[in-house]
Amino acid sequence: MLKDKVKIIPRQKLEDSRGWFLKVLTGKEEELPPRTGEIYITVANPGEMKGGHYHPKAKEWFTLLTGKCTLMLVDIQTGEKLSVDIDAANPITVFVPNNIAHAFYNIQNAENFMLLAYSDELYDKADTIMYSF
Ligand SMILES: Cc1cn([C@H]2C[C@H](O)[C@@H](COP(=O)(O)OP(=O)(O)O[C@H]3O[C@H](C)C(=O)[C@H](O)[C@H]3O)O2)c(=O)[nH]c1=O
Repeated sequence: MLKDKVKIIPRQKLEDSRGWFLKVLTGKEEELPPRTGEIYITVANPGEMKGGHYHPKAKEWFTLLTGKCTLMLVDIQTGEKLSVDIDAANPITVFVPNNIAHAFYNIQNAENFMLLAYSDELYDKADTIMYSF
């Protein structure tokens, strides 16, 4: 039966005052290859920021799906800074290596932004170090 082949996996949207967060692929789905990462969507309300930290281990790839944001990047080893303005109307994927602090600011007053992310490591709270921008 087809219904026994496909899987419908319940997911949980985590909401807070900044917006919401949804894990799309946890990396623990049993059909995945042995070494995989995870996929999530994070949404920021107008004026809010997502991220604001760096990961000693995880590398991430980010694609803005809707809205606009300013991505602030700091190389925590050298202190070098970079700012990237992103508009979902002109799609790009940004690769952020480990040890690069990253913060996505929703500078718009009216619109949420929706960001899709792939992390090559499964979630580990100890791998997220807050960084003051
Ligand atoms: C990452 C993660 C988070 N959570 C919980 C913890 C919080 O209660 C809530 C939101 O997490 P966080 O504050 O880390 O969410 P964002 O600020 O949107 O950050 C996320 O998006 C930015 C752009 C990043 O760079 C982060 O790596 C990524 O965590 O989900 C979980 O339960 N499981 C998880 O795997």
